[in-house]
Amino acid sequence: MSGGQADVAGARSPVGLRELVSAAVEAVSLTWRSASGGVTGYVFVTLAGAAAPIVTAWLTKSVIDRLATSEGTVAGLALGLAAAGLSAAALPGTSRYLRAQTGRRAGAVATDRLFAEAERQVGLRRFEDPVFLDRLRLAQEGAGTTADLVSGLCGSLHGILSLIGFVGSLLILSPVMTALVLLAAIPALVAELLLSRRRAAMQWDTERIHRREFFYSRLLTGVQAAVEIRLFGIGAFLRARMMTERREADAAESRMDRRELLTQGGLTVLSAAVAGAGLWWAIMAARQGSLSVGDVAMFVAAVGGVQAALDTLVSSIASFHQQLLTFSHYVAVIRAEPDLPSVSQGTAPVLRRGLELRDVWFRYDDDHPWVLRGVDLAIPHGRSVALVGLNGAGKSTLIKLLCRMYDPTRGQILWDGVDLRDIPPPSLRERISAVFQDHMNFDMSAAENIGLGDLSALDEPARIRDAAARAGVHDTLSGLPRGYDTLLTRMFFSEADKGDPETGVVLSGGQWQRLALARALVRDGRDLMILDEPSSGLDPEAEHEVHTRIREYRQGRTSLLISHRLSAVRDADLIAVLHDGRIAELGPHEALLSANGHYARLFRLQAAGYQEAR
Ligand SMILES: Nc1ncnc2c1ncn2[C@@H]1O[C@H](COP(=O)(O)OP(=O)(O)OP(=O)(O)O)[C@@H](O)[C@H]1O
Repeated sequence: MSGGQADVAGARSPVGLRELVSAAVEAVSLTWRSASGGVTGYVFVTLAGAAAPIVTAWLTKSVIDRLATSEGTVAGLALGLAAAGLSAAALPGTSRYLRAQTGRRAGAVATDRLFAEAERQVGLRRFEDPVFLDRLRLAQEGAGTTADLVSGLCGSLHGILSLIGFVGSLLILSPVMTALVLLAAIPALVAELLLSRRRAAMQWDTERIHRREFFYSRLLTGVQAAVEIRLFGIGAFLRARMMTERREADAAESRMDRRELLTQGGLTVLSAAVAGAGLWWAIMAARQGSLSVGDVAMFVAAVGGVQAALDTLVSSIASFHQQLLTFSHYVAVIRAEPDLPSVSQGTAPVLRRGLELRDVWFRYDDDHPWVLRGVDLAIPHGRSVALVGLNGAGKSTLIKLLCRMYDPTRGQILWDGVDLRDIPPPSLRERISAVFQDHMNFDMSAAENIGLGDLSALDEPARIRDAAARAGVHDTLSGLPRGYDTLLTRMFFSEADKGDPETGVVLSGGQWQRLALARALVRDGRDLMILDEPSSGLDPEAEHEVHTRIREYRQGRTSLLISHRLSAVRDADLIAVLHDGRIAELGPHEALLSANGHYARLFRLQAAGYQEAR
């Protein structure tokens, strides 16, 4: 496992204070950078929102006292009260609007950054690591909560300001009562923090359950598995599995909700008891004449205000804490070390001598068996090399190592004498074109499916048509309802198809394979062409045609072809047989036949199959 793995694998360890502070700083700076105007407005509205009830309480007290003593005018105070009421009514809506705007902007910036950072993982290891995948999902959730974090902070600010205002007011009337109300808030704060920590842990634990549930739901609703699900009658079976996952997650969430309900219920009773006792004391004091009627009104407002402020404060801190825990996954992903140590300077040299694998050993993980056990192989420049071997021999693995999706566990791969580890991966990949065995079928238009092989070709229809023609798929594509612009999916419509949703088409497996070949061919002029089973799904005629073209293409070019169809590899300059993790045989077709080894046996076996059929 590469060195950078540890930070992600340690995801179960509790998030420490340092990580929380660092996540908070990241959230605030990200939100500020993406929507400074919205944040400023939001803070201003928050401050005004905190001041309004305090001003209202003092104005009310003064009005009541003046009415009770018939001293002074109340018109100014009444106007003030009306203004305070008006702003109290207008502020929540404004605040919601600013929050939503800020949220959208910050969320978009955070999501873009998250995906850019995920792309920085140049190899495949992270995407095969379930811990990283769980973290990535939570990070996506975290990316959407940046503004919630800022609003949590503002909520806390609101709570603190209201608290200061009301505590000050309450202190004037009763220091004892003030202390009592404040003390009652301490258990609430501690309980809420513990609850939010527990909720974050529960969220982490249920993440893999949700991922499995999502996997089943996608199977059940996607077209890819639909035929087998129906034919084998496994829909109910898969649905039951999906629902089991769902129920497990629901049960964990319900347990958490019950715990919250009980804790918060207990805390509410405590607050109500303190408020009741305070009110009783205030009424008694007013009876004895030590408090005025206005004082009682002020007292009631202050106790309510302090409790509401404490409530806001406690729940803001708790939700801020919980969001911070989720956001810490975002921070962990964007700061994760790249899965492969890679240099950023330099470029891959133009291939003149060729590639060389020197004593390459590889296994997918420390506890996996060795796939390659000391492969020595030279792919000379300008020569076509074929790689053959039984299923699971490690042919595709070797190709992934050549493209540097992984690094060899031991040994070296040299590109014109330079270790692949000393070449920036994007520069290396710039020089390679490939058709992969498990190629992608993009739910996009035909032209895009080809043009993705070289983005500069997207604006050059002639290049796309030429590649399609060389892959033998031009006639098929030009016969589609919208030609090359036809969407190769029934999943969604293109803008142009809005009025005619019938134009999306589904290609056959062999047609898709030709398209993958066209995608590789549009990437002209690269130093190395990799062809991993480029014709396995083609009919015999098409296979013959494609191989004839590939043979022409490979003439004088550096290429590596993998195929189980040995008739297709016999023309290669060199054929390498991968067996038991090593290159067991190497040479041209005739030489390998004479050597009477694995290759000769496989070739004769396959040839005999065709002979028998005559
Ligand atoms: N991502 C992976 N993680 C763990 N093991 C893997 C992974 N990919 C492949 N393997 C294992 O590595 C071995 C070699 O697989 P590979 O796909 O390279 O074989 P192959 O020669 O291309 O086979 P085929 O002819 O069937 O395509 C197999 O035992 C396979 O189970």
